[in-house]
Amino acid sequence: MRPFGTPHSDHALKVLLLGAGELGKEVAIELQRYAVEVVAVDRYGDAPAMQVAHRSHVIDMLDGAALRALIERENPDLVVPEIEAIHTPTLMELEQSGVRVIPTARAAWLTMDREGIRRLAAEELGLPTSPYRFCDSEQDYREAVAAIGYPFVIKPVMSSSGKGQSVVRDASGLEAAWEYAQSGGRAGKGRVIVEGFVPFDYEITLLTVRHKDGTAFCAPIGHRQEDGDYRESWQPQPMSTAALAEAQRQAEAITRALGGWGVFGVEFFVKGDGVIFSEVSPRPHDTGLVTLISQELSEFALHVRAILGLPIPVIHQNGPSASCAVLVEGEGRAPRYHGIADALAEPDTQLRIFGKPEVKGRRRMAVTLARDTDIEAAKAKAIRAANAIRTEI
Ligand SMILES: Nc1ncnc2c1ncn2[C@@H]1O[C@H](COP(=O)(O)OP(=O)(O)OP(=O)(O)O)[C@@H](O)[C@H]1O
Ligand SMILES: NCC(=O)N[C@@H]1O[C@H](COP(=O)([O-])[O-])[C@@H](O)[C@H]1O
Ligand SMILES: [Mg+2]
Repeated sequence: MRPFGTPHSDHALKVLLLGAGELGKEVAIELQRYAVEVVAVDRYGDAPAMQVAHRSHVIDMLDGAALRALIERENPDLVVPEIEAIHTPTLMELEQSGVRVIPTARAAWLTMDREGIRRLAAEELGLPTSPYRFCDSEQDYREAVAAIGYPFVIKPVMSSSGKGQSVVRDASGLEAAWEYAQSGGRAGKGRVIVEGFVPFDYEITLLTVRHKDGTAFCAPIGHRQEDGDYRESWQPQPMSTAALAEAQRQAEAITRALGGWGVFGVEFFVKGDGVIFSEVSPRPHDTGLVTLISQELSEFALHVRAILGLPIPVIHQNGPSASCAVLVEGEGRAPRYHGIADALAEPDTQLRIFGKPEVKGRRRMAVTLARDTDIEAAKAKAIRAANAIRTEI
């Protein structure tokens, strides 16, 4: 990496963030600490990271021509994807002409939809996964269900935070799940994955950092999901030595195959000592928001260190901690938040309000963070803090 510079000068180190949500906001803040010039991009204005960036742009990131024009105009040192719904073939072309994409354009492309990453993990690397099939039509879907059986999970290939995802337990749910997968994804109608339901004891995100001196792991993060979206996460998740070693082995294999530098959120289902790979984000993970309180260097600080080619000699964990998502339901712009003082009344409690300008349906708008003597106490405290917040839209 060339010398660090001064924002708004001709030698500024410049990062273009593709996606400007709550995760990008924390990445932008960490970049600001090194006086990196931050340009935030998303599909709508006033997105969280735009509010702390030096500059922002609103474009359709699935439009290859628009994406290319913007990257060529801004000419950043690094392009940092923050969501998966990006026209990644354009990133691959630009990488050929010298643009640096985090962690790599190929990693962004393979993880932009569920098929690339699932085939790499299961078919090339031989990692254990749920049984799965990809389907383009309702006919394919019926055949997949006949092969995989109940219960199963259906997801649009391009979606996240559970959008368009359903668990189907019997034939009565078949039709509605197909319809929801067609309407709920981030890129409209199309291909879906049908996965056999994995009956796990618990699930984890293993934050894995590829940096200039090697690969480091954060303590495992446990989480609870509802409707495919995370509600609470905690760190450290207690695990057997064998299960942790196996998760680290698989995380090392999949992140090595993706390559590049940065934080990866590697998701696993765990049953006994058995570890099943679920998916990976080549960037900080929502369940990793807990590291804002549970680690001296959060996943966002670690991501920035790694992508800037800086050393990560140690990752300090601060003890049992938890996060709780604050979801808002309804329709309206510019919500107001009440009860913030109550939410922060207990010791070792923190809050991040993302500043999203609008709610339509259900949206994660904030997160509470708590530390305590054990995981259960930390979780209960984070939930109490979240429950103290009342939103008006
Ligand atoms: N095959 C499965 N068996 C059991 N549970 C599953 C399966 N697939 C998904 N889930 C449940 O749904 C959650 C969300 O699934 P997944 O991570 O694939 O969705 P996502 O939309 O990509 O989420 P995100 O982008 O927030 O990580 C999982 O964390 C898990 O709790
Ligand atoms: N599971 C992925 C995830 O949590 N991504 C985070 O949510 C934002 C989108 O939020 P929105 O849907 O409210 O705009 C993304 O920009 C990212 O920060
Ligand atoms: Mg997931």
